[in-house]
Amino acid sequence: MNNLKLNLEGVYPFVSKEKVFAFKAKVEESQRLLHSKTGKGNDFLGWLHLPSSITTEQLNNIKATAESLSQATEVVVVIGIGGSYLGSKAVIDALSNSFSQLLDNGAHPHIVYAGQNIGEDYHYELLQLLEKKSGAAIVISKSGTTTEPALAFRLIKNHLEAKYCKLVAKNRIVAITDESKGALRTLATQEGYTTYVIPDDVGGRYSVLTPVGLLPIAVAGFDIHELVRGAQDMEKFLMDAPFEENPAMQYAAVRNALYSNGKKMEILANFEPKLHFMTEWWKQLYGESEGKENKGIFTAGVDFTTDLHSMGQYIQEGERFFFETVLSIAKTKHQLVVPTDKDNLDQLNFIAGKRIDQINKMAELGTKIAHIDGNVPNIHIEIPELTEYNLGALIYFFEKACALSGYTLDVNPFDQPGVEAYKKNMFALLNKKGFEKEGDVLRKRLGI
Ligand SMILES: O=P(O)(O)OC[C@H]1O[C@](O)(CO)[C@@H](O)[C@@H]1O
Repeated sequence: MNNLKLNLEGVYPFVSKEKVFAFKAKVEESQRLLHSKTGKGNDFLGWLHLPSSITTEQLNNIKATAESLSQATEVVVVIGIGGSYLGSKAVIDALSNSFSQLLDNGAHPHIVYAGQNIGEDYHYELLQLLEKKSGAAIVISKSGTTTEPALAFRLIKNHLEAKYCKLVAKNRIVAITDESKGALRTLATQEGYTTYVIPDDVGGRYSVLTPVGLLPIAVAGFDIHELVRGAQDMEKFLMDAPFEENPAMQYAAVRNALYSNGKKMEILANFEPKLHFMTEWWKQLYGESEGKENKGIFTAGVDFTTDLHSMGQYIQEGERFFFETVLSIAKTKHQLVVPTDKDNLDQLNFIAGKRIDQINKMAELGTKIAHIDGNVPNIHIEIPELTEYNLGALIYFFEKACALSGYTLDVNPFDQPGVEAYKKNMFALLNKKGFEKEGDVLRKRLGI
């Protein structure tokens, strides 16, 4: 069953249906390359059949680890950057109470994140928090060598060992990394941590349905069986559905049609604040997969209606080099009606008696019409409700469509050579061993 609806009516005033469907053959060829594992980056296709290959035992094992990590723990720090944290944060935020950090989460610890920035104050304040609260850590790095999470983990490991002693700290740490390579693997083996493996053939941004995403999501108290079931159903549906009924193939086609028509940027817009990090996850997935060889759609995100009062102006009347994809949620979890006020001093009685979501949906519709009138092509993606099942399906849909879109653009959607440039310079400037020559060149260039 496919719960996800893709509506391209808002695109056709700008790029005709024929032009979109002209990409059908190329997308079908991309799908053939993907399914036969004969395309670029075919050693990174472990994500393709990941949902259907995860066993109930594996999920139960992750759940058991989550439960033991949660014992007598108030805060779990998820340490990772990029694909090593965005997927879990996207799902946890989408499913959590908006104010969960201020509420007692019952048996489930609060989740906080580290390893995704190098802010000194951030880390200082995190250690202060862990001084007051009982803490545990999940450290995630596929390469096991990424500076930001390694740095955060060093600080948190030190802290936990000093607070609880090494033996107790060991049981409060889980590492998720490569099976054999990288500093984190060496460290985890040496220290005897519980570990999970990120399969070699699953890249970071495609790893949310491995323990990378599943363990933090389980710690937060959400149903990983349902998440995976949604992904499994979407995997099966997208495998068999012909182009005309296949939202992943059509999304890949329409993105390429718009790109070849001069639309160089895609803005993912939501009208649900809980989706902010789903957009962040999506931005990495598509931006890192397609932005290479001087090609690719730049991925941006906005949260509406919030950003209608800031970026709304540009979207309506600025340069016309982008299109908009609205990720819409059909049904809210709760119901809330606007009360009537006999004095009507705020002049809001015209919406009295309406559900808040009815107003939000009219904002969504009004925005769609306004942006189309402002010459912004509009793609509409709708899922029924924010549940584990629907999010699992949505994640797999975006992953599959991304791979198809990248192949259609003729790039390798599974590598990211460009991210090494800043790392090389940073290591050279910090005098890391092996980067002495680059350091000399840079210092000369900067005159320092
Ligand atoms: O899990 P790792 O190896 O620490 O990498 C984290 C992130 O860093 C990148 O490798 C980019 O530097 C991303 O592709 C990845 O999601």
